[in-house]
Amino acid sequence: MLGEAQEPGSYYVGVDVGTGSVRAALVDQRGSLLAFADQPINKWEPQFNHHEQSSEDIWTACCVVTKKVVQGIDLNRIRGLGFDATCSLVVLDKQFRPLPVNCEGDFHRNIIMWLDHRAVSQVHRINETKHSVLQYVGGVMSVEMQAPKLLWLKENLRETCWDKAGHFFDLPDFLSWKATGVTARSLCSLVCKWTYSAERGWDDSFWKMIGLEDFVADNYSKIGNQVLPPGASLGNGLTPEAAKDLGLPAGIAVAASLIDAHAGGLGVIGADVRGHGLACEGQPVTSRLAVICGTSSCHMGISKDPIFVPGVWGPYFSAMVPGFWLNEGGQSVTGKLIDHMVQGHAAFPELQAKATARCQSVYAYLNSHLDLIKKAQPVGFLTVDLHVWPDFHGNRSPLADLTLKGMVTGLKLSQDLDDLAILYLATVQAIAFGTRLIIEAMQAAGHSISTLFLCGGLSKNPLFVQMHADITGMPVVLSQEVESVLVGAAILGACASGDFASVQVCEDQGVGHGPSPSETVLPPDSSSHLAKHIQDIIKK
Ligand SMILES: Nc1ncnc2c1ncn2[C@@H]1O[C@H](COP(=O)(O)OP(=O)(O)O)[C@@H](O)[C@H]1O
Ligand SMILES: O=C(CO)[C@H](O)[C@H](O)COP(=O)(O)O
Repeated sequence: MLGEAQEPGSYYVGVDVGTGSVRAALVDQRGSLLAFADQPINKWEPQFNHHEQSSEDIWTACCVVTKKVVQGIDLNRIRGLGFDATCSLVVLDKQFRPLPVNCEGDFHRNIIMWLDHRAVSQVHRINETKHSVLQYVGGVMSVEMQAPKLLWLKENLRETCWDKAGHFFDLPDFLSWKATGVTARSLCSLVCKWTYSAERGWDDSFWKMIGLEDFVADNYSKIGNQVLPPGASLGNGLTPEAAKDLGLPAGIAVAASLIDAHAGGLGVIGADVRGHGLACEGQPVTSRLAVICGTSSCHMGISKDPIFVPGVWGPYFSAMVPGFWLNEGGQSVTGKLIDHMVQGHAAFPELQAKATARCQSVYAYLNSHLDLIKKAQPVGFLTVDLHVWPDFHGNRSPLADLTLKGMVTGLKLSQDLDDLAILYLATVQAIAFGTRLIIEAMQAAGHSISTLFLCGGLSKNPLFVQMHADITGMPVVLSQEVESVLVGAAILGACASGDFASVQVCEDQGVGHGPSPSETVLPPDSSSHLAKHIQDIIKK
């Protein structure tokens, strides 16, 4: 719950920009979601590993969904607005107009998306510097972070983009600028993706060493020299122009934003789980791992002191929960990988037709199909001789190796619906296994995690959730509010409005605004003994 509101009857709006869609929610002071709307957004892949979006397109989608969720309500009760978004790179010129990030010169496509892997040579050279800032990204900078992408722009689009650029924003910061006209960046974005330190600020020597001394020369004005904690109120709030676009009252508080995974983490990590007999009950919040699973999966664990986990991003100070260090493990494609495997199979048209006939999603259909074909054995055992290695887009954590590729072993000539269902299961298991490897790396470095808190699109898939419980051997908590990422965004708006002093933290129970008490808890299925079976395979 959000906690004690100063003003009964207040509303907050949260806007969440994911990879595939924009969502908005109207949330009340108890943290309950009153209205929800979503809208797909465009993505372009002009070349393999180049992924682009349009900031104008995304802003338009934000306006559509926001107008929908406030329809018919008393606008005067809306007190705050918060944004979260993927950590994609937005490029604008000195007059804040979009600049193309592509060789075609298409101005519309001015965002290099987070999953874009064009800057392989650049990140390789950055890692070769062994600069000390790399200690705070797990020892190896990811090609998905901003420094290699900026270097790519300088080296490849000098005249059409780099020389004309006036502003490089992380997408969450672009949205808060668009709403307020304030160019201040969120500590969350700059610390997690741009090498900024909450304690020491920018490191001039890093930017000089990698060939981006331009930023030092102009005192970082293009990438941010005013930094605010997530939830801080920006300027004079919503500008009249943005208010008109969004259908909200001008002047309402707008918060410094969060990356989407961090908003999800904030939305779930403080859940009140009393009465479920979980190992984390009465334990420090540091015993919890938030897993935000959409197109990618992000594994957010916090600690009182910095923990250096090789191959796991961070430690980042105050980037998610104020006063705590954050480690962020991740798998770059999880939802996207499942979609890829299922949609690319020869039996997909048959699956689609059968699912449509039953008015089910393809995943609901596949889950029930697996139940039908499992016979006497637990579902998990259907994959004893079919295995997937899930690093189709490299490995983000804990191997931190972007060159890794995916693999399937145990294929046969048949391509019927049973094969598709089993391949889907093996993919889900491989992803859960990836989560387990990340947890093991975090535990080995000093984390003490006992319970998982899942949210995001994939947490709506019961098989995905159960496999995570079975394979990690840890209970999984799902909050009553499935759109927890949006609750996290609305919490930011509530903080910015001044109705809530800040994100509150209770050390033995988490953040004092977590989802309401009736959580769903999925324990590992001990009857399947899947975790033990996997252990046996590893031993062999
Ligand atoms: N009800 C559902 N059942 C199974 N999978 C789902 C469901 N809803 C969404 N997903 C999966 O979740 C992923 C997208 O999650 P989402 O959180 O919407 O992504 P993003 O934030 O990256 O836009 C997709 O791969 C999709 O297949
Ligand atoms: O790097 C990340 C967070 O730090 C995410 O992977 C990125 O923001 C994409 O999110 P999603 O999978 O929800 O689209």
